[in-house]
Amino acid sequence: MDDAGRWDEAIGSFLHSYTGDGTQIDSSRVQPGITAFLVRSFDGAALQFSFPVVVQRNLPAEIALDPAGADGAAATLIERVKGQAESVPALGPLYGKGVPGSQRYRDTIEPYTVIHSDETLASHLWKADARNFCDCEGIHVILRGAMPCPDGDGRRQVADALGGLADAVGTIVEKTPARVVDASWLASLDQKRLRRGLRERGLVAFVADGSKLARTLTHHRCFFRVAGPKTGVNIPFCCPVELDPVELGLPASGGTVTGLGIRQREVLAIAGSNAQGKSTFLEGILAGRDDHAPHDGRELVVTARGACTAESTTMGLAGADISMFFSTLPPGVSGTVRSVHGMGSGSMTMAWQVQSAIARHAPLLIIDEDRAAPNLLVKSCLQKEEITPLSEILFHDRTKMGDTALVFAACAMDTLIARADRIMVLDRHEASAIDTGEFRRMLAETLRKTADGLEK
Ligand SMILES: Nc1ncnc2c1ncn2[C@@H]1O[C@H](COP(=O)(O)OP(=O)(O)OP(=O)(O)O)[C@@H](O)[C@H]1O
Repeated sequence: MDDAGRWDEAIGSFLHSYTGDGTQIDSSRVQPGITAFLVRSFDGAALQFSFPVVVQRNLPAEIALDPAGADGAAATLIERVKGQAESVPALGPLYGKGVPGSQRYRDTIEPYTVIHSDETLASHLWKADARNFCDCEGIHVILRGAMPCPDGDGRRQVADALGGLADAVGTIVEKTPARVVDASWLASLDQKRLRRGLRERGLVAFVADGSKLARTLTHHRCFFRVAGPKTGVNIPFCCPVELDPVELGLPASGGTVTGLGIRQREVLAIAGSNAQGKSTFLEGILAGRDDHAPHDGRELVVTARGACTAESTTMGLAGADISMFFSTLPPGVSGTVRSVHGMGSGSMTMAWQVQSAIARHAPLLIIDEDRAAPNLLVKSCLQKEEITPLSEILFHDRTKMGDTALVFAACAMDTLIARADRIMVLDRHEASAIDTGEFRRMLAETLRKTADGLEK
């Protein structure tokens, strides 16, 4: 029998014969080659596996809360298993223990603090999602990992290792007290309900006081939205009184929370000098589209679904409408300003992204100066008449923003900041506010002095 056939048979007989104590291989969800596999790794050093397990425990009945928060419980249970993976020998196959070069299998036990995202985030990590969830039948998880390739036949060895793993996971899940998963169940419900309630409060996002937005990126969680809390100094957010903090009731866990409410259709500037935390704040708002576990630091940041970004990039445009910013087309692209075809420049592509967001009534658009086309945001003396940058649009024709609120981070774009409705300033990662009238006066004074200096 060839290798593939031998391992197929091993996992097949294992999946159909295994009956653990309270833990069952979910053979109803096993479709050969799709939901369960046991294969030799590309370097021949390991057997990689994946198979579904149901741990029989009716958590929804024990917790007696709205089942919508069950993803919080699944997330907590998975993190508890990960937390014990390196001390419980039977959990070794989860991260390829004993396999040469096992680093590459450690993604399974990488901690993860996002409970739920509507988008496909971090699909390489083990986390609560459509395949790892809990309902009244039990806690459903997909166990995957790698084990050293046995010499010779090894079917018994494989079956013992996988059975031991399923048992060890089952034991942890069964023994976890309900009160441990209660907090994340409530946190999940709070976030879902707060997000749903934003619209009726006239808000598109809310950042609670005490939120810790800074992140530490790791090899397996290498971008902001999936990354865990920053280790070391992580200064909590506190909404300045000048920005009228709002108070919201926590719908599931009770009590109230205060923080910054970002209003529908407003333009909010996040201003400040270099490296004061502006991008981190914007990323935090974007992360509010997901639900986070307690202790993530973003568990009381909620943002309306549909919030999006616009940035400068180069891409092919096919029928893009950029007429809000461009009144004629430069050479090199074809069509009209309402339907551009060809390779878009940085500012054209960003213009199209802004307009698309407004056209689909995105509740919130986020722009970071770091990633933006400056010539789409502020006016320059060389700029042709046929271009109207965003600062001019906000000044002369705010209705063009439609229903979409705008939050942007800026340091150098003074003339854009001057057009905001509210200005929050970050200084050493702490928030304060500056009155827009005062900012405009300061800016006018600075520009006058600059002009005087140029004419001397
Ligand atoms: N609240 C915070 N507590 C601790 N560290 C923070 C906080 N916010 C941001 N940081 C850290 O400060 C550094 C700079 O943050 P960030 O890139 O957000 O600043 P910025 O104002 O956007 O910078 P630039 O003006 O250069 O674009 C990063 O290392 C970030 O992790």
